[in-house]
Order: sequence, then C-alpha cells, then structure tokens
Amino acid sequence: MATSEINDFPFSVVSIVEDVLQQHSSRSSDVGLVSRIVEESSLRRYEAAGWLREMIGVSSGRDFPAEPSEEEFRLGLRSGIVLCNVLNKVNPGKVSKVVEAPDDVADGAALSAFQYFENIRNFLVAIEEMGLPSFEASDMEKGGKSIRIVHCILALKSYNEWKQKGEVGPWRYGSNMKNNFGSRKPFLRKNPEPFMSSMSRTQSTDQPLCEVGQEGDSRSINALVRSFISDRKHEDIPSVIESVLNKVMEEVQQRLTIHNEMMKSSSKPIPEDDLSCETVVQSQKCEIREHEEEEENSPSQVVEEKIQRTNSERCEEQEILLNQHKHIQELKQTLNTTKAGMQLLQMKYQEDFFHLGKHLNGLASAATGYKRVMEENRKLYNLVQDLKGNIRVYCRVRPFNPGQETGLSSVEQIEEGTITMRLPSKYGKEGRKPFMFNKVFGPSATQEEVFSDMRPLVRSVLDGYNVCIFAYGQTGSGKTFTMTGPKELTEESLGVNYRALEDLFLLSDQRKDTTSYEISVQMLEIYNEQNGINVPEASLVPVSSTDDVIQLMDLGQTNRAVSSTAMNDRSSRSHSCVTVHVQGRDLTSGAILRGSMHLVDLAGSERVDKSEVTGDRLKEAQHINKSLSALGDVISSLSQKTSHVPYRNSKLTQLLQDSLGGSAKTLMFVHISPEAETLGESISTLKFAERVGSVELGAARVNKDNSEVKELKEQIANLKLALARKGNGNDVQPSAIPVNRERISRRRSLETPTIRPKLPSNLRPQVMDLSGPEAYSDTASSRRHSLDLHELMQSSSPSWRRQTLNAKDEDAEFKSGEWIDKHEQSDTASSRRHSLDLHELMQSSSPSWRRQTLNAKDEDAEFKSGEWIDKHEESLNPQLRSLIGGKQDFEVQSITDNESEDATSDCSDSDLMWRLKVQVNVPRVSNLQSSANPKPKKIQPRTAKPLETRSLIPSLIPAPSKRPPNTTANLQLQRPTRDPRRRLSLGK
Ligand SMILES: Nc1ncnc2c1ncn2[C@@H]1O[C@H](COP(=O)(O)OP(=O)(O)OP(=O)(O)O)[C@@H](O)[C@H]1O
Repeated sequence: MATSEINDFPFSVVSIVEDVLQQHSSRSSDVGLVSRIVEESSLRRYEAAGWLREMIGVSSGRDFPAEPSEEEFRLGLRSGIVLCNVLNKVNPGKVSKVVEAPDDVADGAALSAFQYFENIRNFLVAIEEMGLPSFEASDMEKGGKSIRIVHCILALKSYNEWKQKGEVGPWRYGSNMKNNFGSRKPFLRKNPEPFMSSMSRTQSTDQPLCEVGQEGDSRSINALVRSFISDRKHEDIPSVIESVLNKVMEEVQQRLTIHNEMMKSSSKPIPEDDLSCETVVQSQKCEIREHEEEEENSPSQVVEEKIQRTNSERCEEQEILLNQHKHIQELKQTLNTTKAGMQLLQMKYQEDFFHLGKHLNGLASAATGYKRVMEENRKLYNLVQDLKGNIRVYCRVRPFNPGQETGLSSVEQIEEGTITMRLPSKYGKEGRKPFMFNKVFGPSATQEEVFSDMRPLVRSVLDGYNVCIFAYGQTGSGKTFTMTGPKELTEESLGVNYRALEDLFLLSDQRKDTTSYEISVQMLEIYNEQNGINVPEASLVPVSSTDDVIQLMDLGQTNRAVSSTAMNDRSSRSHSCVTVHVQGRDLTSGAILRGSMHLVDLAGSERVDKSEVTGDRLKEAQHINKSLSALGDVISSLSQKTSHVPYRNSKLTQLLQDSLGGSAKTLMFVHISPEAETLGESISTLKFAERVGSVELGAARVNKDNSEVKELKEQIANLKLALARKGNGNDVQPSAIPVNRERISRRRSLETPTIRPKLPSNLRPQVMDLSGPEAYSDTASSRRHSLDLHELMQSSSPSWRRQTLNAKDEDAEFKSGEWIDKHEQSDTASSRRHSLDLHELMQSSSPSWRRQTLNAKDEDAEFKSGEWIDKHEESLNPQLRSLIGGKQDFEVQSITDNESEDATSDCSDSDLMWRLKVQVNVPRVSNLQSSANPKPKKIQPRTAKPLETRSLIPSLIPAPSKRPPNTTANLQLQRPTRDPRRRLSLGK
C-alpha cells in the first residue's frame, strides 16, 4: 500500500498498524513490545518537551523538565499557559488572551479550573483552526491520554518548521497517533484544510507529499515494524508480516465500513468546515463542566438553585396546565360533540314522538269514529225498534254491595248491547250464555250515564207521546236504585224519576216561548195483588220544580210498603208507579199535546222460596209473583200476537196496559245482581227480558188535538144530547146530562175538609178521591181502596185529571150545561174521526176499546142481568138520586156513567168508542127497565174486592170506609172516615 493511499483514508493507517502489531506482540512477546512502545512514547514526549522549552525559554519553562515523566508533562501543560504562548510564538496572536499564573504561585494548581480550561480551550480552538491534530481537555487531567498531547505538540512543531521553511508546499502531517483513541470513529477536524485535503484528494504526482508527513509516518511505521520483527527469526518473518498485513487490511476494511455507514446514516452531509462531532460533544461537556464550576464558586448558588428549581417547577406546572388546558379543550370538544349528538337524538326522538303521537291520534280518532259508528248503529237499531214499536230493553248489573264478600261475578263480559253470563256448571262455549239488549250498563255505570241514554225517550213526553219505563229484576238487584236512587240521595245518585222530571222542567222552560206546559205527578202503589179490578185513590199533584218533585217522591217513597227479606234489607213489597202527566199548548196554533209517562219500580221478581218469608210476607211475595207472572203472560201473548191479551189478570198489567199494548214508547229496565248464587234468578230474568224485547207494539203515536177535532167532538156531544132526548121522549136539559157519580164524587171530594198534614200546601192534589162506594169498603188491607175497572182507567188518564183539575169551575160549568162540551174538547179519541155515523164507529174495532168494554164478558153478563146497572148505581150519591129518578134517572145515570168513562179515557179512539157504545146501549137498558122492571132491579152487588192499589201521595179526602153490601142505604154516600192504617202508612 502506497503512503499516499494510506493517507487518503479518513483514519490513521499508522495507528491501525500499531494496534495490529501490538496485538501480535502481545501474543508473541508482549513484554518486549510494550517496553519498546513505552520507550518510543517517552522519546516522543521528550522531543515535545524539549521543543516547548526551546520555544518558551528556560526561565519560563523552569518548571517544565526537559525529559518529563508523563505526569510531569501533563502538569506542566495543564494551565495551558505554555501551550498558548508556544502557539502564539508559532502563530502570533492566535490565542488573543492567555491567562497567566500569578507570580507568587508556584504552580498552576491555585488557578481556577475555569482559568485552566480557558487557556486549554483557546489553544485547542486555535489548533483546530490550524488543522493540526488536537487532543481533549480531559487529557490534561489525571489518567488522560498524554500521547495525544504529545502528538499535537509534535505536529505543531512540524507545522512551525514548515512555516519557518517558508511554507513551501502543502503542509501535511502524518503521525502514528491514532485518531481518537479507543474509538473507531473517524477523526474530523474543524478546519482540516491542510490535513483533510490530503485525505480527500487522490494522490497526484505533481503535488508531492509533505516530507514531514511522509517522514513521520514512514518513520513511525518503520520503527514499529522494525521493532516488531527485530526479535523474530528470519524464517518466521514472511508469515508474521503476512498475518500482520492481513490484520491491517481487515482493520482498515472494518473501519471503512463503519465510516461509510455513518456517512450514510447522516441525513445531512456535514460540511467540511463544521466542527467534528467529537469536538462539539467535547465543547458541550466543557460548557457543562464550566457551569458546574461556576455554580460551585457562586455565592448565590442556593438561591439560583432555588430559582432554577422554581423555574423548572413553574415550567412543569405550566406544562401540566397546558396539558390540562389541552385536555379540557379536548373534553370540551367531546362534550360539544356529545351535545350535538344528543340534540340530534332528541330531535330524532321528538320527531319519532311526533309521528307516534300522530299515529296515536289517528288511532284514537279511528277508535272514536268506530265508537261513534257503533253508537249510531245502536241508535239506528233503536230507531228501527221504535218504528217497529218494539219494547226497548236495557239491562243493568249492579256492583257487589259494600261489605259483601266479593266472589266471582256471574257476569263474564259486558259489551255495548250484550251481556254474557258465566255458567259454572258447563264448560267451553256452553259455559257462556250471551243475552242481547238495546243497551247494557255495567256495575260502574253512573246514574247520569244511565239517564242520559234514556233522555230522548223521556223528552218525547213533551212531544205528546206516552212513555213507560219499568224496572224489573229480583229483590236487591238495584231497581229502586235506578228509578229513585240509594237511601242517602246526593245529586250524583239521583235516580231516573228525579232526573226525568228535572229534564222535563228544563225542556219545558226552554220551549216556553212556543209551548206552555203543565206537568202533574201522581204516585201509585200496587200492593198485594189479587184478582179483581180496583182503582187506586189517585192524587194528581201539579208540580213546577224539581224541589216539588223531590218532596212528593220522598213522601211517596216513605209510604211505600217495604219490609226486610232474606235478600234485601229494605225490600219493596209493592209495585210503585210515578206517573207524570204533561199537557202542552202550542201558543201559536192552540193545538194541545198530551203525554204521560209511567215510571214503574216493580216489586222483586224472586221466587218465594228464595225470599224465605212466611205469613203476611209470604202472601205479599205470592201476590208479587202473581202480578209478575201476569205481566209475563201479557208479554207472551203480545209477542205471539194473540187476539186476546190478558191484561185484566192483574192490576199491574192493567196499569201498564196503555204502555204495553197501546201506542206508547216502552222501556223495560232489567236488573241483575252479580253474585254467583243469584245466577239462576239472573238467567231467568234475562230470558224474560229477551222475550220482552221481541214484543212489537206498533209505532208510537202523538196525542195531539187540533181545532177540527174539537169541532167534531162538539158535534158528537150535541148528537149525543139529541139522542138522549129522543130516547127519553123528554127534553133533557143539557145541564142535567152530565150528572154522573164521578162528578158527584169529585164534588164530594171537594166538600171534604180533610187535609193531609204531611203534604206541603203547594203540592196539595187538585184531583181528589175518585173512588166509588167500593172505595169505602174496608178490607183486611184497609189502607187500599177499591174502585172499578173504569176508574182504574181514569186513574191513569191524564185527560180525565185535567178535566177535574178545577172542581169549582166545573161546578159552574155543570150548572150552565157546558161541562159536556168541555170534556168533548179534550177527548183525543175522535181526533181522526170525521164521520158521525155512530154505528160505524161502534163497529170499528179498537183493541183498547174492546178491552175496556167487551173484553169483560163478565161485565156484559152483569149488564144483561142488570147487575152492571146496580153495581154502578151503587156509586150514586143521594144528591144525584134526588136529582134523577126512575127510568129517567137510570138512563141519565147510564149515559153519564159512560160519559164518565169517556172523560177518563185518554186513549183516543178506544175511549170514544167506549162512550159511544154505551150510548147506543142506553135504549136497550131503558127498554129493559121500562118494560120488565120499571125500577132498577135490585141486584146483589158482587163482593167488594180488596184494595190493592193506593196512591202514595196523600189525598185531601180521607179514604172512605167500606160500604156494607146489599143495602140500599149503602147507596147513600157515607161520610168519609179516615183510615187509621192508611194514615199510619202515610205517616211513615
Ligand atoms: N248501581 C248500583 N250502584 C251501587 N249500589 C247499588 C246499585 N244498584 C243497587 N245498589 C245497592 O244495592 C242494594 C239493593 O238495591 P235496591 O234496593 O235498589 O234493589 P231492588 O231491586 O229495588 O230491591 P227490592 O226489589 O227488594 O226493592 C241497595 O243497597 C242499593 O243501594
């Protein structure tokens, strides 16, 4: 390898050879090699020291021996003064300021480390600027590499020599000193111009190498090699050389590889004039050390430390704060994102809710619509039923009573118009029995709900319809609750009776500008039903406010026959009927409308064995059952449309006759209890009710008179008069004609001074006791007063009552002969008849007429045998008897008797027919009497029938005592006496 090539390497080839030789020496003859190396080093050190002394002079270098030991050498140069001065001599002014040691100080030890360092640093900087081999400041310390210092000094020496020779040719220094001892890093100089230029450029023949360098290197390598092979045998030398060369080559290659790698890894090419890494690192280390020294020497070290610590703490805190701030910002951002997300979700939910609400609204309106349609269907169904004239049937299930053990209800399901009963004895489909009605009310239905459903029906009374609402059901099922209310009445618990009247008042008030209404109330009780036809003592009380009604009904309710049964604490033992009569006059046309309404609370329909009663109570129960089965018979025959309907079998059916068979609107309100033990009764009740629902009565008709009807009635009355005259052969004064016992009875009633103390003065009945002599008969049940069939009809006839409302006026009418006319005017029966042909009229068959006249075959028989006359004559009072007499009397009586019927009849055609028939019968009777028996035949009257129907409102007239049968004297009107039992009853 040529020297030039060797010098092209970025490291010292000499040092590599040296290392290799040392390794070989250590293996072969370590001891000898080391001693030679040490010797060599010493020589070089002496050389360096000698030159330094030469440069600075003996006086200055007095403390610097010519042949110093390594330690002496280091200590002598440690202050840097010698080095700086020598450098300044070689290159004047290179170190601008040299810190000199004080004269009194023997050595540089007293100088501060800083001062030492200053000189050394300045020297090293200058050396590097010159491109000379340098050393580290730490090499001056104990254990440092003095060989590098020596190398540096010798290089400076060489440089100096080159300079002194006039700087001929490029200066180049090569030595055997390794670059960076112990390190394989390439050695780079800060200003390696002379040195590096030789390394970077290829050897050129025209630029000869610096002799000094060549010399130095060659000498060094030669010396090494020579000393290495000097003690070798000749034959070993080639192999040793070969091995050393191999090793050198290996080493060189290794270092080249490392160098290349480092060059590659460096992203930025290091400019040639940059400080070497090592230099930078060294200078930084020096700075640190410098600061450390400064700190050591500073008096305010502690304070500074604290300040530094505080500053660093502050920095840390600031850093933490910054971090936290950053974190907070991040969190805020997250929060904002979350908020935005939430808002989005909320909006979405709101939207969903909105849609859901809309959907629900749609469903709700659909449900409402469905309900409305169902309701309309029901109304239409009811309308159809009305048109067909069906009896409407409502069903109500009462709740379990408080304190009662609430078991399983016998009612399984209630829908709009269907109630399904649970039959525990059967399974599956058979265990459920449905019943259909016009409406079913469950246990939670309120009185208001119940009434509102029947309000239109009630209101139709004001339009001139006859209405009948009757409550049916076994004891304790809630009939009285529905019709009247519970024992303790509140506004909410008021029953149908009160509400109906209140509503009528309300409506009549609303219509007062067009129609003037008169409303009167009558309360009847049918107690202990027995065969026979009796008319109650009827008291018709005009009412004008709900308060009036409440007072009346309280009184009536108190008077009702009740007792405790096994099934109800306060069981009603009678049928109670509140009848409302309404007369309306159209203020413009003068047309009269008449309507009536029966509100009937029937006695319990339970079987006798169930009510566990004996004695009188048993008898009551039997009567109740009998009347109810008579009702069943009537219903049955109506539903089968048979020609004969047995209304007369009980007083109840007689009372309801107009409602069940006439042109009335009828509603049956069937009640059932929820208890399982009453299931049997409930089922039979429901079956009966279903049967009732199938009965068609025909469309209801309005009771309306117009002026034409009035005219016709007047004509009929005149004709009747004429007929009567003709029949008698005498002119009968019109004023004498209307004499009848009913009228007499009314007059008698008016004459009677008795006043019931219990009845408030404003509610005193204007219609008094209408009972005939039979009414005086005191039966076992002396509270009740017997009257005949026709009087029963009268009792429930509004027109009759209207006609008798003002007795005084009627007296006057009687005298002037106007009475008949007045009564004729109010007769609705002839409203649609224009023909005056009486025979035709007689032939035309009206069911009610037939019922009242011909149906009673017994009466026909009586009539024929003269009993009928006698029976009716019994009711004549002495005044009448004195007024009329014999045949004429009889005729008059007959006519007037029938007039009475006419007057009492409110049932239009039938009533008229009845009256006319009797008139036609008159001659027959007269003939009978005149030919066969000029005097009325004395006929044993039939045994008076017990009174079973009574007014619940006390009459102004005391109940007459029973007239003993079979005595003419009995025809005399007896002074009415008070019935103590009745009074007791009323006083209850
Ligand atoms: N719908 C109802 N709501 C609450 N309680 C009721 C209802 N119906 C009836 N009751 C209660 O049931 C009990 C019996 O009722 P209620 O006296 O009206 O029966 P009833 O059928 O008239 O009996 P009876 O035929 O023996 O007179 C009473 O205490 C009454 O208050």
